[in-house]
Amino acid sequence: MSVLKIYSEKDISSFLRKRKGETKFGEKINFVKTLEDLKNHSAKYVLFGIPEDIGVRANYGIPGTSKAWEAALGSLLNIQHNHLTNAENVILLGEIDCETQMKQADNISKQEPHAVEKLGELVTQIDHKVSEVVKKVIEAGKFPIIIGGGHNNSFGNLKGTSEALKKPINCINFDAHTDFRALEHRHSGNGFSYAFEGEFLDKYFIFGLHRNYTSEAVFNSIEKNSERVKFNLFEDISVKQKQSFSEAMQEAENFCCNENFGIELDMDAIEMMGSSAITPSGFTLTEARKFIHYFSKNKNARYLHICEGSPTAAIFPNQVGKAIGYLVSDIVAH
Ligand SMILES: N=CN[C@@H](CCC(=O)O)C(=O)O
Repeated sequence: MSVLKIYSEKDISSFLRKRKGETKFGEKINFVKTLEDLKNHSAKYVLFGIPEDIGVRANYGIPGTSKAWEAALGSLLNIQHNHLTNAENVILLGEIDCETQMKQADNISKQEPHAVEKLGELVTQIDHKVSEVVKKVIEAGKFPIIIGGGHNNSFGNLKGTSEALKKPINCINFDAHTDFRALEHRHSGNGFSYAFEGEFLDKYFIFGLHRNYTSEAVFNSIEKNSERVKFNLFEDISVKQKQSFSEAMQEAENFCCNENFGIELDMDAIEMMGSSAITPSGFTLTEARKFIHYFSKNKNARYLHICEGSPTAAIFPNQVGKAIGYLVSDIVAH
């Protein structure tokens, strides 16, 4: 089973729009030939994509997240290389090989019996690949920046990081949804509940949860695990203004950032952002950027996952890749 397609300069040449007198980010980014080479490289950040939308389909959602990675590359590789953007500190690893699973998913008709369970089995196969790659990147002492894909991939990120560090890790999730749904077949709505059950996830904070899209059953499950699972509501931060954005970030930081933690950012929390569950009411992209900037500076941060972006769902499709470019540069730039 092919796990990872490792990129070389040749693989990205069609994305690069070179211009005389300027140097683009993609002209200064680094490559490796094998995962083993990561250990000997001085760059801190390891960027890779997960071009799949099987988890979203298995969660009764609209396909399209498989296109976010190429959109991200198209934007990120063409931002300027200058003394601030710091491309030298990034290794462009490549992409999780989702080709076989994506082809098999296309052959599963929505109407056939057990369609979502069959999609869930494919999600499990991708989980293995993601966790294996994340584990190796963390073991090499690097900081993975992962571009999804659906939020199902939170499971592989948490499992891989936890296995590399040999203990469960915490997580902060910027999201309209908990993705703490029932432990049925695997899909984009239960990555965190599966990681919690598997003891890869210790403390979990959902930042800016939308009350309208959280079932009473999920609220009850959070209540039952209140020592380890906590949230604040988008409505309390941005509508009722009970707490400021900064206070909300501090609340999350106090809960889960004193130990190793992962940063998850679901693009469906950003208002009108092209995503599988696009929302007319949510945080601004600038607030998402503040969130990434704030949490990535914490010494216990171990990875960043930006997911659920879907260019085809967007009113302005080319803005999805550009938004991801901003979010990635917020962690990498000086
Ligand atoms: N990762 C997204 N999970 C959401 C999807 C919501 C939607 O498609 O409307 C969830 O399961 O609630």
